[in-house]
Amino acid sequence: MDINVYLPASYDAGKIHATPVLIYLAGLTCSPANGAEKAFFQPYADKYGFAVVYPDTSPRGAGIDGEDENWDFGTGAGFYCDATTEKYKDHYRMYSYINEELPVLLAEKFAGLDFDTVSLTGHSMGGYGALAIYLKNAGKYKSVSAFAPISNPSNCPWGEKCFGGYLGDDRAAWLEYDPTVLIKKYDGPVAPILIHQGLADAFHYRDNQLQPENFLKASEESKFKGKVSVNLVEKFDHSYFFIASFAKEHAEHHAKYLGLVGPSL
Ligand SMILES: N[C@@H](CCC(=O)N[C@@H](CSC=O)C(=O)NCC(=O)O)C(=O)O
Repeated sequence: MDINVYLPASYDAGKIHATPVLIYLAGLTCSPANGAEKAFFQPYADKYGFAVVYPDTSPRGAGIDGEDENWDFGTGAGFYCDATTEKYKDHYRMYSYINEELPVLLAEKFAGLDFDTVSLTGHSMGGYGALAIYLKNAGKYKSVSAFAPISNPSNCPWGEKCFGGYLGDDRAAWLEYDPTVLIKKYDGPVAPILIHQGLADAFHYRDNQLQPENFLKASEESKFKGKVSVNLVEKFDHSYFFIASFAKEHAEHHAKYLGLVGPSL
């Protein structure tokens, strides 16, 4: 697996555990390059002083029969869960990779990074991943945001395909990763959740893959009541132009909860 890491201008390897981290989880078909090249978090990382980690979206070349046959399952579509099906359980463990394995590996390599001060963001499949990982680990991450997230994956075609393939037919297992279910069970510290959704996004309005309204509704029955903002933005589709257009707001949001700006900013 590959990875991109952006170290801000203020990064100093000698200042042990001084630089907070924003993890950006990309969507279906993506590699670590998509976010690094097209989301444009880097100027804001420099401004506020956080690093940006861009992981891959699945194992690569695991050698599993059929893993390269679809763009929305297998390679490039690890779906940020730990597979339990016989075929995928040894390699497709993206939840543990992001939540446990990767921070340890990166902390060894970059001593200046502070993996106790981490926030999550992501796009589409990665937006779902960011929300799920945040909500499954109460208090571990400082904040979460998402761009056009797959908000209710146990209830949409992409989620049904990936959860079915990685977790099997027992839908109860799928719910353990579904942000719209997880938010109601969450019992930890609450930071406001920031979401942007384009009103010209065909994956939402044509294909019903995203459903941020379900997540918002569920949040009203949770500790996050009044703390989830779903910003519907006219004319934007699902592309990286959309992400780049609102990266500034998301960076500002995370900088605040990563402790990099005072409450007045
Ligand atoms: N190949 C597909 C489209 C795949 C696509 O749009 N992927 C999105 C993420 S979708 C949800 O996770 C993406 O970010 N693509 C990379 C990019 O740089 O735009 C098709 O043919 O429809």
